[in-house]
Amino acid sequence: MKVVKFGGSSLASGSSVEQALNIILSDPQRQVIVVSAPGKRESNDIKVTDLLIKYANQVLNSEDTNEIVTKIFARYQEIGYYFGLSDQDLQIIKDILIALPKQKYPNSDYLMAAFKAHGERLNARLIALILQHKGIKSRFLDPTEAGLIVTGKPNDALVNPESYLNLDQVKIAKDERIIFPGFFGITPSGHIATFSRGGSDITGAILARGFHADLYENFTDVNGIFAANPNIVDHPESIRKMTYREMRELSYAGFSVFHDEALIPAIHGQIPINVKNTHEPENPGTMIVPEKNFEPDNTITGVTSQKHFSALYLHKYLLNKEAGFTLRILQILYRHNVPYEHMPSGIDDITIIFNNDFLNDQLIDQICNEIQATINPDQLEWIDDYAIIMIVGEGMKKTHGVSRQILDSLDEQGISPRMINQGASQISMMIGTKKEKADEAVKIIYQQFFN
Ligand SMILES: Nc1ncnc2c1ncn2[C@@H]1O[C@H](COP(=O)(O)OP(=O)(O)O)[C@@H](O)[C@H]1O
Ligand SMILES: N[C@@H](CC(=O)OP(=O)(O)O)C(=O)O
Repeated sequence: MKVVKFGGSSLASGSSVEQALNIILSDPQRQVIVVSAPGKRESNDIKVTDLLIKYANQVLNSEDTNEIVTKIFARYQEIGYYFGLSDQDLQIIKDILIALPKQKYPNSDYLMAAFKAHGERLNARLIALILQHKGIKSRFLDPTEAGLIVTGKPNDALVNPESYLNLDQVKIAKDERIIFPGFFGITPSGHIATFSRGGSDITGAILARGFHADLYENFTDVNGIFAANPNIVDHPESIRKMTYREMRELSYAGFSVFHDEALIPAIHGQIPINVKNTHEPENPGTMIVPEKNFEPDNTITGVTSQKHFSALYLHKYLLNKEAGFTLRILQILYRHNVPYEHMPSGIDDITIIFNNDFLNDQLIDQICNEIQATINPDQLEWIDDYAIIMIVGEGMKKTHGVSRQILDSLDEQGISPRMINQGASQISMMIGTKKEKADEAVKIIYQQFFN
């Protein structure tokens, strides 16, 4: 049995849903179908999830919601009409959408999560209706009924292990298709909580593990995972195969096509993942597989960049002899609930790299003040303009001179790294640059290894 996930880009209009349905029906093993909310039909369009966020904010601000509800419903109506569904068939979707503000939510975070989740919840209902209308045996299965339990924050939840016991009890008839909404689960008290954005990939992986699937197929709008972001490098090569850990490093570091957290259930279940193109299903796409016996095709598998970082640089002589130096810094960060991304250090220097999502100006000042007072460094510098380039490849372990090749090629183009970090993982190398140089660095490294 296969679990198949279709991203919002594959379900944005009637014609793309038709392509998705053809894919499902062409293989009887494709029994469990995870759907995202309708995505963008063209680059200026708005994803249904973002329309729902607007709807939730209007409700929270007691504003008029007629226009946004009509806009959201129109997205489902367009798809329903394409398949000949009537207004009466679609009434249930409208009713649920209109009733959302009337439900009880513990607080505004839960309200936001429930509104967001309805992008996928209504889409799964719609697709089950379409299949039933076509006379195909199919069932809409909700996380509540399946027991997909989550804990953590309402808009950044984590799967609870109990879910796997519950999913094991779900009976699937041999000839039926299950249509399951991605992106959310149910908290122990029965409320909706979503995963982080892009989280339908996580639902697909949870179901693949929970239902012991032979394969998790993840359908998107491109021919698998490219070796670099196609918005930076023109027509990058598709990666034919890669390991779980390569994908985890690359997705965490910017390959938004597949969610980094979705690798974990697949790894635990040792389920291979195939990222494929809904618009070109015959293309083999990318296989993501276990590390055991893996033979890489290239020295590096992918290169990516992220620009939402800042860094704190500290210099102090004899730092290496001072026991508890990093502990005291970490205690300050812990008190302010600020995680750090990386902490490369030298004999007298340390750089702490932060994700800007966890910071604001007040926090930066407080952290710097406390570090200055507690640690008394000789030099303290806050660097706003920080990007990280990540180069990943199982092939890097066995090949000599990869770092030199990378650094030489950057140097030839006048890019001098602010930080180099290699060692924590044998299959990756991290380079800090100025934000304005990040895309150029990705292009240079890509050309060095792929052209
Ligand atoms: N390395 C990469 N490989 C493939 N696609 C990438 C990569 N980096 C960024 N992308 C972008 O990710 C998009 C697909 O991700 P997303 O829009 O989240 O898909 P979906 O809606 O199917 O979940 C692609 O259209 C592509 O522009
Ligand atoms: N619809 C949600 C969850 C998701 O996974 O979407 P997509 O499969 O289109 O990336 C979002 O936009 O974040």
